Amino acid sequence: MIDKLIEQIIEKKSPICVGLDTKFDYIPQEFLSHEFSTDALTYAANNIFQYNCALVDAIADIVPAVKVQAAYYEMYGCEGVKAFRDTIRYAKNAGLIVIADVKRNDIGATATAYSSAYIGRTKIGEEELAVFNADFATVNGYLGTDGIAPFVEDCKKYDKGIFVLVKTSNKSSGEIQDLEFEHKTIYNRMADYVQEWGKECIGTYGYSSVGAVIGATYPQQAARIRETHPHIFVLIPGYGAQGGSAEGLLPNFDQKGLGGIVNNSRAILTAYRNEAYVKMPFDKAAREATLAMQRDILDTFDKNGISYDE
Ligand SMILES: O=c1ccn([C@@H]2O[C@H](COP(=O)(O)O)[C@@H](O)[C@H]2O)c(=O)[nH]1
Repeated sequence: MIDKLIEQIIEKKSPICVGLDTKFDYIPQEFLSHEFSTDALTYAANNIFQYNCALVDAIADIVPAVKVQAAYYEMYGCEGVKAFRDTIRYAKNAGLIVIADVKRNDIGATATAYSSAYIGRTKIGEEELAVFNADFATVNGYLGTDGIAPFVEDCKKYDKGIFVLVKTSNKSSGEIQDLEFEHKTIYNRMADYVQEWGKECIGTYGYSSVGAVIGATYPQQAARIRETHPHIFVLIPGYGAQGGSAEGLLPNFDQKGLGGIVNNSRAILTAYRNEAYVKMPFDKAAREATLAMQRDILDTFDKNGISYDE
């Protein structure tokens, strides 16, 4: 799966992933449906799905992937989860690669069930069903190898990928992840595990389908990880609303502009509230904000001798 993602990044010259963290409150009044005959959760979930469809239509030709954050669907109950599933389907049908941001893990048996749900298959009698059928899922590796192995198996079996939390973008991530043990930080040790877990999933560009999550807010840590983990492909959240800059993304990337994909959720979803795009409909504003992000990254690449052109 990593090769498919990389090919789309190269084709679109866009190492960008739009985050569909769609809250009902983000939807502009004028876009809301006038169909009130359903209960409140169904109403919210239906509108969220319609909003996502319009956003996907607006950005599908300029980005390779979307990241669908499960929390913003679970908060609307069963109907929200249905919108999550339908959003994944819609985005895949539009040709996008879909990352299910679910951060799952548990003991091996339960991790197997989670993996079946998001990237594997659920068996019912003779039938094997791809339930959410995302291309990638985010996972939490802090339970150790037995909790990750089922996901890695499904990566190999169904040509899928995972991103394992290594150095998260949030303010308090250092409380545990930066602790040192035997002269190595916890996040660096986790990166060692990610490289080991993914060694049989390395694609033609030298990156593994078993990747890492490293926040854009921690460029120095990203540089340290990259020094000794050349095969790890990185999902990079934290650009935009969390303050990560294009300069700060550089340690993740090689000279060909490969090695990572940068997520941006709120700043794109709610771009229509930004002064720069204020007169635009939300989907046009989201497209313009995505193009501005692409220009920012490509200009920074250019200044640092990084290019998608051979
Ligand atoms: O370390 C992490 C891991 C995941 N995330 C997720 O990415 C997006 C970021 O949203 P923005 O609106 O662009 O800040 C969100 O879904 C987080 O849950 C992260 O931010 N940091």
